[in-house]
Amino acid sequence: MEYAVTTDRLTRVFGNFTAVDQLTLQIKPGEIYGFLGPNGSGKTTAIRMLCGILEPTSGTATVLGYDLSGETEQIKRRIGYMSQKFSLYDDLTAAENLGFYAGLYNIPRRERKSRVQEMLDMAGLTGREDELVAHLSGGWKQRLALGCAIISRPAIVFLDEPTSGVSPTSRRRFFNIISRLASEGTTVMVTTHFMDEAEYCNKIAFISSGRLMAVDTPDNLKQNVLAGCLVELDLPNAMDQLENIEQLPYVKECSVHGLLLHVLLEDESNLGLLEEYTGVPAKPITPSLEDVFIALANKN
Ligand SMILES: Nc1ncnc2c1ncn2[C@@H]1O[C@H](COP(=O)(O)OP(=O)(O)OP(=O)(O)O)[C@@H](O)[C@H]1O
Repeated sequence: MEYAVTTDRLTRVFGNFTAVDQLTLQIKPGEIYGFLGPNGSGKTTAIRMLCGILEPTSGTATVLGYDLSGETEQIKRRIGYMSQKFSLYDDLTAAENLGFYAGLYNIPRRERKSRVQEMLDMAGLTGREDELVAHLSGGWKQRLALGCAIISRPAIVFLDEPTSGVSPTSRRRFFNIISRLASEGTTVMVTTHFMDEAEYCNKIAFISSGRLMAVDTPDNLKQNVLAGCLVELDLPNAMDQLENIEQLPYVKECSVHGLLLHVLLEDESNLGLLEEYTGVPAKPITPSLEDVFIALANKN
């Protein structure tokens, strides 16, 4: 199979609002494919279509070689899906939740115990298997939800903002597990608002207002998306200056990054003008994914 997922002009309309607009993409087996975009840009809608739980309005798609029109049952049986609200049962223990999903996926009874143990190990939950989910903290619940989503060893797993609301350490740990899964051949499609997580992805697709704005490796996006020269300014009262700098004719974009300002100039020759205007040095920098994200979101 050349691609784990293909879509061709996949579209979903709600009333007269187009949530996903002619989305065309390909995901290779074993890839960690990041899906980035502002709130409401259509990421969840696209994933719900690919999981076979929301019907497209038009366009086509295949998941693991099965067609979204007419083969959704085959697709549902072969994928893992972790939604924004982890579908866990609070009044069951960690092991019972896994056992429940093992049954749901029709894993043969004789294999269930070892599969549950495998997921507990993967999620680092050994020793906590008998705790009620209600008593587990966010990071544990998140890894348990991942265990439930992949207990059937799906060839592809769709993760919709799996790390919202968990600590940085848990997020790091979660992505280490994701990287391991992918290195073993599982395809991972994941939405996130965290740029450090996006760095783990082999490919990033950026969508805005339902439309695909760019797709590439994180490095290529950083090198190619921003046309112009990006500089960093250490300016006192950066916030107060933002609007004035944005108005300058040679400035394409200006945004705050911690205490610093990032300014995208038309080209390098404007550097001196900016320094003269602000009175502080303008240091050319390599764009971060956040810079790319802001530039693409503003394009629409
Ligand atoms: N069932 C629905 N009926 C009407 N509108 C909907 C429905 N589902 C989603 N939408 C709208 O479609 C748009 C895209 O929503 P979606 O949840 O796909 O975005 P998202 O990129 O996942 O956002 P977020 O990052 O906030 O999760 C939003 O404006 C949303 O209100």
